Amino acid sequence: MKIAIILFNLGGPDSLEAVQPFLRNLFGDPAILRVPGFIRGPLASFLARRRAPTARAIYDKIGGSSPILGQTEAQARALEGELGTEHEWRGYVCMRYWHPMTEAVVRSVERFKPDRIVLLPLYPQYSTATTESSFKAWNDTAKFKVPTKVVKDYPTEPGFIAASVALLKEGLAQVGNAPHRVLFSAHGLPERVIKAGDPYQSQVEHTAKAIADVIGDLDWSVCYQSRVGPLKWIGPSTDAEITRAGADKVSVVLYPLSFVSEHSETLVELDIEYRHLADKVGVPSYIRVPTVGTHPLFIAGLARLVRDAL
Ligand SMILES: C=CC1=C(C)c2cc3[nH]c(cc4nc(cc5[nH]c(cc1n2)c(C)c5CCC(=O)O)C(CCC(=O)O)=C4C)c(C)c3C=C
Ligand SMILES: [Fe+2]
Ligand SMILES: [Fe+2]
Repeated sequence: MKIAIILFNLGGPDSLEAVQPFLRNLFGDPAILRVPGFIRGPLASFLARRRAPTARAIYDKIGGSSPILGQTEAQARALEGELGTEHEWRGYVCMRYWHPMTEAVVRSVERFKPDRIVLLPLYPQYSTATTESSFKAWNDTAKFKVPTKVVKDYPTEPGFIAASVALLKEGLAQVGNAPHRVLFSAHGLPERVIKAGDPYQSQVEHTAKAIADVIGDLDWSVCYQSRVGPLKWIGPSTDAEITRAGADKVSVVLYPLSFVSEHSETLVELDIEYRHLADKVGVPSYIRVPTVGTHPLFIAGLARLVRDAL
C-alpha cells in the first residue's frame, strides 16, 4: 500500500527577504489574528511591516534563515526509515506560513497517488493556533477520495517522553550536584485563546509532569515564552522564571517544551536572549536542553502514532 504522511509544522523564512511575507502569512491566519475578516488583511500587512525589522534582526543572528525546514525534512526521512518497507511510506513536510505550503504539498501528494493519508502535526500539544489551523488549511485544499487518518495530539506519548527524559538527563548531568531548577519553557498563547477552550496549556502541563515524574525528585516549573502583541498572554513568563531562579541562586536547566525542532525561538530566544538574562540576574549556570529532533525514541513514538492511526 502507498501511504502518505503529512508532517505539519509552522515554517520559517528561508531568507531575510522572506521575513515580511512570512509574517504577513502568519498574521493573516484567522487562528492567529482573531479579528473580523474585513480588517484582518490590512491589519496583517501592517503588523508584518511593523514586526519585520525585529524579526529580521532575530533571523540575522542565525545566518539569515530558519533551520526549521531542514530539521523537519530530517524528521520525515527518519520516520520513513523507522516505518520500514512493509508499505510504501512517504513523508511530506507541510508548512503553515512558509514554503512548502499546503497547496503545493497537496499537488505533490496527488502525484504520489496514495491509498491512505495520515495527518501528523509536529505539535505534541494541540492548539487551535497551530494544529487546528494546519488541519483546516489541509481540509480546505485537499480533495482526496482515499481515507485520511488523523493524529490529533500526543502530549504524553511514551517515545516522546522517553526522548525528552534522555535529553533532559544529559542537561541535568551538566549541573551535577549544584542546586538547580528545570524550567519547562513552552511557546505562549494569548490568555483569551485558552479561556475560549483551547486545550494547549493543559496539555503542556501534562507533558511537563510526565517528564518530571520519570526523573523524580526535581525542582521544576512550567513557563511560557515568545510573547508578541498587546494582549495578555498566559504565564508565568520564561523571563520571570529565570529572574526568580537568579534570586533563588539556582542553576537553570531549560527544556524547550512544545518545540520538537530548532528554529528562531530556540536558537535566538533561548540560546542568546534568555542566556544573557540568566547571566544578568545571577543564575549560576544556564543549560539549554536540545529539542527532540530526530532522537530515535521520538521517531519510534511518531511511527507508533502513525501505525495506530491507520
Ligand atoms: C507550539 C508552538 C507555537 C504556538 C502555540 C505559536 C503561537 C503564536 N505565534 C505567534 C507569533 C509568532 N510566532 C513566530 C515564530 C514561531 N512560532 C512558533 C511556534 C508557535 N507559535 C515557531 C516554531 C516559530 C519559529 C519559526 C522559525 O523560526 O522557523 C513569529 C515570527 C518570529 C518573530 O517575529 O518573533 C511570530 C510573530 C502568535 C501571535 C501566536 C499565537 C496567537
Ligand atoms: Fe509563534
Ligand atoms: Fe513566537
